[in-house]
Amino acid sequence: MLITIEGIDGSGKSTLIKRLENRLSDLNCVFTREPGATWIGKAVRQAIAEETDPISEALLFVADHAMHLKTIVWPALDDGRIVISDRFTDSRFAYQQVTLSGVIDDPGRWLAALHEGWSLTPDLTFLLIIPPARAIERIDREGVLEHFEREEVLAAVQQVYLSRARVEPERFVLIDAEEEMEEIASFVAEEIRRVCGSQEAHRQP
Ligand SMILES: Nc1ncnc2c1ncn2[C@@H]1O[C@H](COP(=O)(O)OP(=O)(O)OP(=O)(O)O)[C@@H](O)[C@H]1O
Ligand SMILES: Cc1cn([C@H]2C[C@H](O)[C@@H](COP(=O)(O)O)O2)c(=O)[nH]c1=O
Repeated sequence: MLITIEGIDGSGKSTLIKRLENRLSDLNCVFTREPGATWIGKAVRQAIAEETDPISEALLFVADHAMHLKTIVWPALDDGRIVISDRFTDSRFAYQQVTLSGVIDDPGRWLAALHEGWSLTPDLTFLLIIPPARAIERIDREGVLEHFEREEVLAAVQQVYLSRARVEPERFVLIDAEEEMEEIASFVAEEIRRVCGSQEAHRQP
């Protein structure tokens, strides 16, 4: 089973993942992230820092995704493990839809074509929703802002996330990211146990 945690910068994804690592330790989940820790992930970070060309930046995110699938996600799923990823393909659709707008025609169609035939859709996606100004306040406390981390950019990105969630309501669970983190983590952990439990039950003869 593949579970993803999505949301704009500063919405609390990494904090939530850390809590889930403790709360779900008995499930032997594989916790992972995009952009990842591979050399492509490092190139992605450089592309973000230099902010030179949104097309090459988008292609690097896709390359990082391919490497992530091959080295971590597919092997873990093949072993029957639960994979929980901090960001996945929805991040590409949300952020690159915004950064490529006005750069190429129909970024959504271009991104869909780039993923066609080899990528996979998560079984379940938790989407953390937060007012962009609040997210910027949280990030600001931590130091230098990346080029995505501007209120108008994050507002546009969050709108794309929400429109994706409207199209696939059975996959997305929307979370109010301004709630206490303990409450968010309890709810998400319970949902994961419920969904994984019901999958196990289906598998039994
Ligand atoms: N529910 C919450 N209530 C209050 N503060 C929070 C909450 N969730 C996260 N924070 C704080 O907000 C800041 C950003 O959180 P975090 O790094 O987890 O966000 P993120 O979504 O992973 O960001 P990025 O995508 O930029 O890596 C951190 O200082 C964290 O402690
Ligand atoms: C996977 C992915 C990420 N991004 C953006 C979103 C963030 O601003 C940065 C780095 O991610 P992190 O969670 O802060 O480590 O990259 C993107 O634009 N497209 C993607 O596919």
